[in-house]
Amino acid sequence: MEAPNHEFIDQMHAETISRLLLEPSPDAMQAYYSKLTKAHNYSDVEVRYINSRIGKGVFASKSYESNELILKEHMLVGAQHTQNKTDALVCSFCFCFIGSIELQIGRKLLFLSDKNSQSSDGHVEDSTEIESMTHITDLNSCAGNLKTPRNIDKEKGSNEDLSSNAAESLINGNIQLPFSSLFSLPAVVFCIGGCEDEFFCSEKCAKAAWESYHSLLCSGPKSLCKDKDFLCKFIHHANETNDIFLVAAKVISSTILKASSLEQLKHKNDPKKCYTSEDCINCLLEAWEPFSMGFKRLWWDSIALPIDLGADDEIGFRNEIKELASHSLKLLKGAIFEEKYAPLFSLQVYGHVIGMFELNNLDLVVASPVEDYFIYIDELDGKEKVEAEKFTRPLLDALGDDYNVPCEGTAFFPVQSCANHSCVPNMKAFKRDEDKDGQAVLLATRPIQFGEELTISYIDEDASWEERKALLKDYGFICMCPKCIKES
Ligand SMILES: C[S@@+](CC[C@H](N)C(=O)[O-])C[C@H]1O[C@@H](n2cnc3c(N)ncnc32)[C@H](O)[C@@H]1O
Repeated sequence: MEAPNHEFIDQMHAETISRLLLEPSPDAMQAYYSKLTKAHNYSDVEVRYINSRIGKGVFASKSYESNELILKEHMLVGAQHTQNKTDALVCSFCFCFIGSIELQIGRKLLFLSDKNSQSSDGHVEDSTEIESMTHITDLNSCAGNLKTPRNIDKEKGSNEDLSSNAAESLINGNIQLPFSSLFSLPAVVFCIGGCEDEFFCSEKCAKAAWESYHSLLCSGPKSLCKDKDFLCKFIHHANETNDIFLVAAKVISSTILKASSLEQLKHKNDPKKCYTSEDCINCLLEAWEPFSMGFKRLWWDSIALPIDLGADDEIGFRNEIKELASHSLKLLKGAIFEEKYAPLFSLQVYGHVIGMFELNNLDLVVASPVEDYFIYIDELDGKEKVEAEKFTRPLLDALGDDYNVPCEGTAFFPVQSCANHSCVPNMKAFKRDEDKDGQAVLLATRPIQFGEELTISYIDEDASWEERKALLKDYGFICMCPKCIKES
């Protein structure tokens, strides 16, 4: 059965849609964040309602020294940027680097040689022995995915010449680089559903991803999605336009899966009870709770107008953005629509979820272990260094400036997303050398007293007052911090 169009969903489910988008009451909000901060042991901060103009904010539950760690927070949902997937093979659930140093380097070299072989004059520019004639994109995969030991092996069967290639030998584990065992990474774990788009660092992460969102978004044989053709079209469209749609799809699929498991639990606990559609909506609202807390505005209303567009182009631009979201949602509906959860597939809900990311997201950055590896080799002494560099120098030369690209993506962090802006902030989001995972790290930029509001800067706080005011317009408020009051 074809999924209904957006207008029909908006009309038929107007009441549930408005309940999904209703701003939580201060009490509900307070209760949710108290539970969350307790559950994760974030006892040194408190999320509190301030007033109707500002909404909620984060406050210090203890005093902090300058540079002290305030919070290290797990994400609620996140995704690696599509274009970063060639640079970094990471666990799709926790974003740690996986495989081996050799696999990371080999994949990158294959990608570079592919780029070289596709250069405009058709000439292969890089003639080092590392060069390969293979294409990095696996066209059988939904996301145009990247080579891993499994799909390289598959190709070897059809093209024996490739086995001699150094990059592929690195990927396949046939070459071991000196001292790489000191930088061992978790082995690649494949997706439970058999897709070749997502990889994991452990069975635990693979299972957690499968149960929380991936079973509906997997393109493999065991996927629970309704129509893989639509799913592939959805993923392709997101990769071509804006990969924020992939994060929004995770929000929708995780809400469906959670609502469905809440229903099953309720049936199990009270098998004789007759369940109504209101019970089903209540499960949906309960599953939606974490996302209901995020500050939301419609994506096409809140997205900043590109600087090269004038005020006359604004309506056209916003309509185009809305159309883009509408098309993306149509494809997602084709893939995973469920009548029971139809309100989730409203364009209003989809637009607000994307708008929530636009306003609250933090960049996800995880440093590459390949950088640590090359630094280690560089810091060796004498003969050991000379011997090691015989292997590593040609690799470094071939990798060029891109040798240490981190994992990059976007993620939503429940507490960090409650931090308000100040042009004289008292904390910043900053990774220290030891922070090599996908968690958000907030550090104090000056001594902070118990009870003070914890703020970050959404913009370049060194810009002039006029520039800051213009940049903050996209966030929908006028800053009244001491610096702005003084400079205005
Ligand atoms: C990332 S959210 C911060 C948390 C938000 N206050 C809430 O209730 O969820 C960003 C939004 O908070 C509000 N906000 C942030 N800093 C503010 C400030 N200094 N003054 C007024 N509103 C602010 C704006 O509406 C902004 O778009």
